[in-house]
Amino acid sequence: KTRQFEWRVEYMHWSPDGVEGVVMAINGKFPGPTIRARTGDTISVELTNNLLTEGLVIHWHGISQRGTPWADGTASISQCPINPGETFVYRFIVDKAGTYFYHGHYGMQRSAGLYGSLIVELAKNEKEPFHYDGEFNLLLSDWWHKSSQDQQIDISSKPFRWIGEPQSLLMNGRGQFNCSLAAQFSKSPIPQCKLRGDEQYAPHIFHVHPNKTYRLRVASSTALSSLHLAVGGHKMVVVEADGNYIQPFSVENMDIYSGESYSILFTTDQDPSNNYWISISVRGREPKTPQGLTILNYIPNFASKIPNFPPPLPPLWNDYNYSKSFSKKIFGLMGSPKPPTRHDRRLFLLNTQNRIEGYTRWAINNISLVFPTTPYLGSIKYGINNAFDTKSPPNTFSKDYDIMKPPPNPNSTYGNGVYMLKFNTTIDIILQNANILAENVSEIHPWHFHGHSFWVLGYGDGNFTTEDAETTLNLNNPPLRNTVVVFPYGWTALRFSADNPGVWAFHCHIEPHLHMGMGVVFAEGVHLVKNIPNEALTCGLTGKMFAENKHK
Ligand SMILES: O=C1O[C@H]([C@@H](O)CO)C(O)=C1O
Repeated sequence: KTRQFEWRVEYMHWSPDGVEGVVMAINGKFPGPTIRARTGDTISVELTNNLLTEGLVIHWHGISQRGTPWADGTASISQCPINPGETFVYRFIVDKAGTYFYHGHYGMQRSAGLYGSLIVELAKNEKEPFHYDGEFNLLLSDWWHKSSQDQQIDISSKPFRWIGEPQSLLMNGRGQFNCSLAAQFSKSPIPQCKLRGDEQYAPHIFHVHPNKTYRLRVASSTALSSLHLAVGGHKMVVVEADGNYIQPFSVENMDIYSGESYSILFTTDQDPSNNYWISISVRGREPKTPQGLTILNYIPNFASKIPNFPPPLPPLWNDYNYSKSFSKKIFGLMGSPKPPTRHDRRLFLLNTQNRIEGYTRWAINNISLVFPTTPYLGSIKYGINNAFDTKSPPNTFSKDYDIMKPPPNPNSTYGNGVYMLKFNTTIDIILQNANILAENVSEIHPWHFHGHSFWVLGYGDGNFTTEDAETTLNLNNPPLRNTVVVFPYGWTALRFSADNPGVWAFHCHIEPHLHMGMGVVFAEGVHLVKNIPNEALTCGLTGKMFAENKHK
């Protein structure tokens, strides 16, 4: 079945948290419309750019784009940005059931609010390996009162200006800045929100019946924040991660990093005369942002009935052991695909914070990613060899690098080289975290891979060692994911099959960090890619190539 959509993207005035600003809207909606489809369906989105002066692309986060790498929606990689006034058709198959989302992938358009949910249900004849009576979508994001353009200029300026922590956290695009739903429990003086429910910033309330089981599909589109999620008083059973079934496990609360998605099941087995909090809080960075809140409404209570106990208290923001213990509970569901037992190539990717000519940048093995004008997919496919650095970026970094210290020489270089992967080989990646420019700080980075799921083979503290390589990697039941966190001063090991012809970004999903160069590009089997629509490539050197052919 083909599911057809016509979308126009434009800025509109909106109050996501009660303070008016501008958001990027799709067909006048913020967040954008939810797409629901079934496995095997074709999605066709005719996307018109109604922005006045900016290009546009949309990435379908978690969708493999097998056979349609030009529809991945990454500017400079899979396509040219869609110009104002122009329409581009994204047509692709959703081949795996799961909880996904979509978002802008040009400039800081995700920070501007360009995102929405994408839910792929099982085909009609298939059954989930768990039961539930109803389901909800919860799309999480963080929100700044400064515009995304201002933020983009700040981080690209000399001297560097950091965007700081968000003003509010949004659940399905809604948060409260000048008032709180839980004012009566707050230590700081903040007024109680008095809402009719039709305000743009009124919380999206979840209505449930007692003694039922619900599936909560959660995805995080945050620009910066790692989040901690709790459903007050309710246990949750985690059953899906990034569109992959996992071995179900039960927790009181959980972490979710930008770019991740989960399904959790909870049973409404609490006192039915009360309502309950659903809360999100910032983790891993010193929180300066109030908890995001909404209400789990037990029918037939009034939806406006404030729970008679305070919102869930998150663990300390820097209690990384707490976060690690959650990540380490995630295993692939028994019977799900296992990783190949051997790797053909192993890349060690060290991330550092650096300076280039006075600009603050992030680098991977001392190269800070900048995007070329011609999309890689086109320049590689058509053998245009002056479109980007043809020298491969380094496979590893110096064994002497002390990850516990700021870089001894913070200088770095810009680069746009590509890791060329031999088609159908097995690749390991060891993501190695390190200290930033300031002493005694190392930050969380959630890494997202386009076009693939990978197996998460393990996490560790300090430097990845040969002993880790031999003994600590889990080849037995690692979870498949498309996004994984690297903890401060730690490493994360993953494995994937380079079996999806195309060019694929692998990057930190923190939007300002990607902008500051924290990513790499992989290409595999590009010669096998057929029928790239010309409309994807009418810019840069591919655009020139088309123009010259026309005139001959
Ligand atoms: O990229 C970043 O820059 C700031 C800080 O390191 C320098 O101001 C920060 O917290 C980041 O995550």
